[in-house]
Parts: sequence; C-alpha cells; structure tokens
Amino acid sequence: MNAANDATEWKRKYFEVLRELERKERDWSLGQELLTLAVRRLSLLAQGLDTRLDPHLESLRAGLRGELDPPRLRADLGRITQLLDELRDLGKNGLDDELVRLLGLLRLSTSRQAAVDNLVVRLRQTPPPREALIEAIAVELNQVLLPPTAAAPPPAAAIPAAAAADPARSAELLFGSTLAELLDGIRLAWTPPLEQAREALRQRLAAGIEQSGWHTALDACVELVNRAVAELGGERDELRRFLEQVTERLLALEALLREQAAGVVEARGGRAALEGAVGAEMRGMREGVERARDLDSLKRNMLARVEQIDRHLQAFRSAEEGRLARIDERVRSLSAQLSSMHEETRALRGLLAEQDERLQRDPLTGLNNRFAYDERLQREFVHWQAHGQPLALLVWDIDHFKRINDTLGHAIGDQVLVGVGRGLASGLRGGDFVARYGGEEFVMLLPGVDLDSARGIAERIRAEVATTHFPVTGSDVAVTVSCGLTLLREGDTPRGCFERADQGLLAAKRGGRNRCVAV
Ligand SMILES: Nc1nc2c(ncn2[C@@H]2O[C@H](COP(=O)(O)OP(=O)(O)OP(=O)(O)O)[C@@H](O)[C@H]2O)c(=O)[nH]1
Repeated sequence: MNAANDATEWKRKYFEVLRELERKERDWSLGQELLTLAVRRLSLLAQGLDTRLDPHLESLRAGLRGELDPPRLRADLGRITQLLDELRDLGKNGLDDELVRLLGLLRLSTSRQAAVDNLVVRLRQTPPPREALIEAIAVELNQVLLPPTAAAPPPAAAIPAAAAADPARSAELLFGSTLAELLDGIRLAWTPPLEQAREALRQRLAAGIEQSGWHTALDACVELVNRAVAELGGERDELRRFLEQVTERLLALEALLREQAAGVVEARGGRAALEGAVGAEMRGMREGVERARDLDSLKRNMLARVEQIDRHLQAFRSAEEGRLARIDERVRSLSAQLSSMHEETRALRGLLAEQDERLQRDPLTGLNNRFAYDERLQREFVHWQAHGQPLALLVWDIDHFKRINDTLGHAIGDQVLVGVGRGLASGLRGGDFVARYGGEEFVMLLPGVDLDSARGIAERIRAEVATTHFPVTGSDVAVTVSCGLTLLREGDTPRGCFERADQGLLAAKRGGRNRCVAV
C-alpha cells in the first residue's frame, strides 16, 4: 500500500514537475519571442534614421526571425552602434516623429492594425507630450507583443548557466542584458549625470527585467537616449554661441589690426611677423576645433589662442606706438626744418627777383636794359619763327645829345635821357617793349605790327618827342630823336635784324635827323 501510495505520490509529483516544467518552458518561449520582437521593434525605431544604418537593422531583424546567431547579432549590433555614434545631430523632435512614423509602418493583425492606425492618426493631429507619446506606443507594443506565437528554440550560449533551470528568469535576464548591450553600444556624448543614469539603468537591466516591466524598461531606454540627444543639441547650441563669440572677437581684433596696419608702410616687417603669428594661432584654433572631443577643452583651447593673439597684437601695437612716436618726432623736426627752409627760399626768391629786376632794369631811366632787350628779342624771335607773326624792331637815338651834355652838363643830360625814355615808353601799348640800349640809344619791339603801322607809330612818337619840353633842373629842354625801323625777315638772325634797323637809324641821321627811316 505504502509502496503503491509512494508510487502514486511520485507519479503525481513527477507529473506536477513536468507540468511546471512545461509551463515554464512555455513562459520561456514566450519571453524569448517577446525579447526577439522587442529587439526588432527597437531596430524599427531606428529604421530610416540613416540609409547606412538601415541594411544593418534589416540584417538584425532577419537574424532574429530564424535561429538566433549570437556572433552575427553581435556584429550587427557593433556596426549599428558605430553608425549611431555618427548620428549625433539627430534632434529630439525628429526621434519623436520617427517613433510615430515607425508605429505607422507596423503591419499587424487586423484586430490591432485598426487600433494602431487610429493611434497614429491621433498622434499626427495633436502630438502629445513625449512621455504620453511613449506611453501610447508602449501600450500598443504590449498589445502586439503579448499574444504568443510559434516558439523558437533558445540559443544555448545566450542562457546564463545559473538561470538555465528557470526559463522565465532566463528570459528576464536575456531581455535585460540585450537592452543593456544596446544601451552600452550607443556612443553619444554622455554628460556625467547622464552617464550615471545610463550606468544605473544598465545595472537594472543586467539584473533582469520582469515581463510586466518590459515596456517601462523600453521607455527608460528611449527616454535616456532622447535626453542624451537633447543634451547633445543643447551642447551644440552652446558650442555654436561660443564659436560665434570667438568669431566676433576675432573680427574685432582683425578690424583693429587693419586699423593699426593702415598707412604704415614701414611696418611691413612687423606686420608680416604679426600676421604670421596670428595665422599660426588661427591654424591652431582650426586644429583645436577638429581635435576637440568636448566643449570644455574646445573652449579652453579657443580662449588660450585668442589670448595669445591678443598678446601678439599688444606687442605689435606697443612696437608700433614706439615706432610711430619716433616717426612723429622725425616728422615734427623735418617739418620745422622744411618751414624754415621754406622761409629762406621765399626770402631768396624775393632777393633773386629783386636782383633779376635790377639786372634787367636800367637804373637811370627805369626802362628795360640791354640785357632785358636781348632776352626779349630772343623770345620774340622764337615766337616769330613758330607763328610767323610780324615783329617790328625800332632803334632810336637822341639827336646831338653830345651838345646837351657839353652845354648843360652831364647831369642835365641824364635828366634829358630820363625824360626821353619816359616819352618813348608812353607812346607804346601793352605787349610792346622798350629798352635803353646804351648811352642815348633806345630800342623798341612791336609784336604783331607790320612795317606801315610801325612807321606810323614811330612817326607819332618822334613828333611827340619833338614837341615836348623835357623838364630839367631850373629849366626844360627840347630834343629830337631819329629812328631806324625794320621787320624780321626770312633768314634773319636777331642780330642781323638789329643791324638793319641800325642802318635805318644811320640813314635817318644822315637824312637830317628828327626822322624815321624804314628798311
Ligand atoms: N649825360 C649822359 N650822356 C651820355 C650817356 N651815355 C652816353 N652819353 C653821351 O652821349 C653822347 C653821344 O654823342 P655822339 O655819339 O657823338 O652822338 P650825338 O652827339 O648824339 O650826335 P648824333 O647821334 O650824331 O646826333 C656822348 O657825348 C656820350 O658821352 C649818359 O648816360 N648820360
């Protein structure tokens, strides 16, 4: 009886254990299937983020469809995490949009498809806060994940030995460790607080996640990744602002540099050195930006470079100031010298003009002298050669002047010379020229006057002198003058022309004086 009872009891216990084992096996299979689906759904979340990522996500999903192949899964996960690392500029809103889009891409059983489609429409119309969005998606995923499907055999290597006897526990551990591995592989720029949160979540996941907490664990992972992405965006904004500030400061420095450098011709060497130094710092900045792994080191590098540029500029400016002060001093002394030279030159020029005037003026009569006449005749001769305008040359001589000297004295003779000179000059118009040639002899140059006109002018002057009583000390004196005149002719030299006029004068003297002879 006892033996029979024992046998019955043993069988009952055996069947109980068998049922329990079958139940756990079903649970484990369900867990395994759910885990597979979770990873596939996670991969779907990332689908479409980047075309390079998509083939690996598809490969990962394909790997999860058949028998699990851990080395292949690990390879796919490695490549996916590496690519995720490159997708740092993914925005928070973009990820939310992707969640909704991916939810819309799910192809489910007819009963769930309508509910999911409905949810997608509602989310697109009025996007809820992100927490609510994740909650809604998690609810739908849970609905999809809960009905069991055909069980896949577990990969022996994926089941921890300690948990092998407990399939449910194995599923919890596998789910947790897979998520932890995924989380581990996401190489975003984790800030210290986020890194702490990630470590805490990873430990929680590694300890295993009960089936009822899977959607919360998924939420936590997505939430953490979104926070990291958002912080990355914030950090990028901060970096952009910082770089803008640096750029502004550099532009200000550059403007100052240009201002300092403007007009400084001699400072080429200093400027080249400064430009070289600034250029090196700028190159350092660029390399710093390329090498910088985080904002703090980038900021330190940038500020150090900017300060270095500032120092170069200060050194350049003080060198420039010294140089400009020396130039200023030199310029001041030069301008003092220049103004004194200018004064001296002006005085000298006045003196020269005075001397020139004296050189060209006859001191007795105040008329042009022989020297001035030679110069003027030369000029008129050149002009005549160029333009062919007539030029009349008249030579005058006071008749019997020796007698005046002899009878009235030399001093009275001088006064007569002055009077006659004045008389000759008063008979001319602007542009004409009269000079005392020497002794009691005078010459005239009448530009633009033909021979007839010259003869007329000479006659008028001669008559004027003949009828004038020139005042002298205590009396007045009447004199007559004779004139020989001619025009410049082809082949003439100034001297030849004068000699011809002189011949005319001689003829006038011979002809009885007080007359004009044109030749
Ligand atoms: N007072 C004065 N006499 C001068 C000056 N220059 C020349 N004479 C005189 O002028 C006189 C010129 O005399 P002549 O050359 O003989 O001729 P003239 O007496 O004028 O006789 P004709 O010319 O033939 O009419 C000389 O006695 C000179 O000494 C001068 O600057 N002042």
